[in-house]
Amino acid sequence: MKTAVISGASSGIGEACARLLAEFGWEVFLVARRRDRLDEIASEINGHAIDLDVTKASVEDFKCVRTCDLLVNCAGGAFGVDVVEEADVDDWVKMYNVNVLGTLRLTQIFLPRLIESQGCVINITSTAALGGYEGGAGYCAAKSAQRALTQSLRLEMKGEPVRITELLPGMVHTPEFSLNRLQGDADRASAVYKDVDRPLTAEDVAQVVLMVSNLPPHVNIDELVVRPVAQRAQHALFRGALNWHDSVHKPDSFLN
Ligand SMILES: NC(=O)C1=CN([C@@H]2O[C@H](COP(=O)(O)OP(=O)(O)OC[C@H]3O[C@@H](n4cnc5c(N)ncnc54)[C@H](OP(=O)(O)O)[C@@H]3O)[C@@H](O)[C@H]2O)C=CC1
Ligand SMILES: O=CCS(=O)(=O)O
Repeated sequence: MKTAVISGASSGIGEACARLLAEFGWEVFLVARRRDRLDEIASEINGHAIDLDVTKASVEDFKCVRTCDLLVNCAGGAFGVDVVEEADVDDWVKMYNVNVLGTLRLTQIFLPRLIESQGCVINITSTAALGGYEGGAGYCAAKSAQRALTQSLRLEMKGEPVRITELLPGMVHTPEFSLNRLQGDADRASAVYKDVDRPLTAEDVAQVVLMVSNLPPHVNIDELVVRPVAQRAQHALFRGALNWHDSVHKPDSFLN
């Protein structure tokens, strides 16, 4: 049985990855801070909960994980939408810590096990890593740094049988991302997705994670941008109905 360690597994994309990988027979270790959420999900998928703050994680925290075939660095997020002129330095520190240093710590901890297993690292950055946008400087900076970490790591791992992938999602409608970014303001958070016809779901991103991790060990996807059809570019978000021919979403995995 292959083993996956997924950070940010208590909600959203990380949770969906944990559920889908478990469905496809992986043993899953779920990492995040909220023990109650982790326990609930872990018990449903026969996985293992490890509650910790990735910005403080150490090797000792993961003694129970003997082998690792896949590390998904998904813990992260955005805090605030302030313009540079008024940015809150504490928000920037929080974003750098979780998105960049959290990824760094878990990667350092698991690299020996991943090399041993000819495994795969998937870092969930964002299309925010591809360029700045108004009110996004702190998040874009953190995701750009996480992207740079991923690119350097891939080069440094030349000569090692380990795959390093950066997955850059565009708009994904998850229950907590925008709420956290907008300090719990539910109206503003739901306005982010207003009239967007089928933003990505966490499950869509999980399908991509499963696809990447299922490729043969010599096949490295360096980077992969995944956006909803309604979002052709960061600033080209279409709000309104799209003329879909299938009125009902087909839930079949594209791997089937
Ligand atoms: N939603 C979107 O539109 C997009 C999201 N992304 C990225 O995808 C990732 C997941 O986002 P999404 O699922 O939407 O958002 P969520 O807010 O649902 O997920 C964030 C996860 O990270 C965990 N987390 C946050 N801080 C820490 C920490 N210090 N230590 C351990 N775990 C932590 C949270 O759990 P807990 O609070 O229990 O610790 C939670 O499980 C993030 O990196 C985000 O930047 C990328 C592109 C688009
Ligand atoms: O990573 C999230 C996508 S966005 O909010 O930066 O567009």
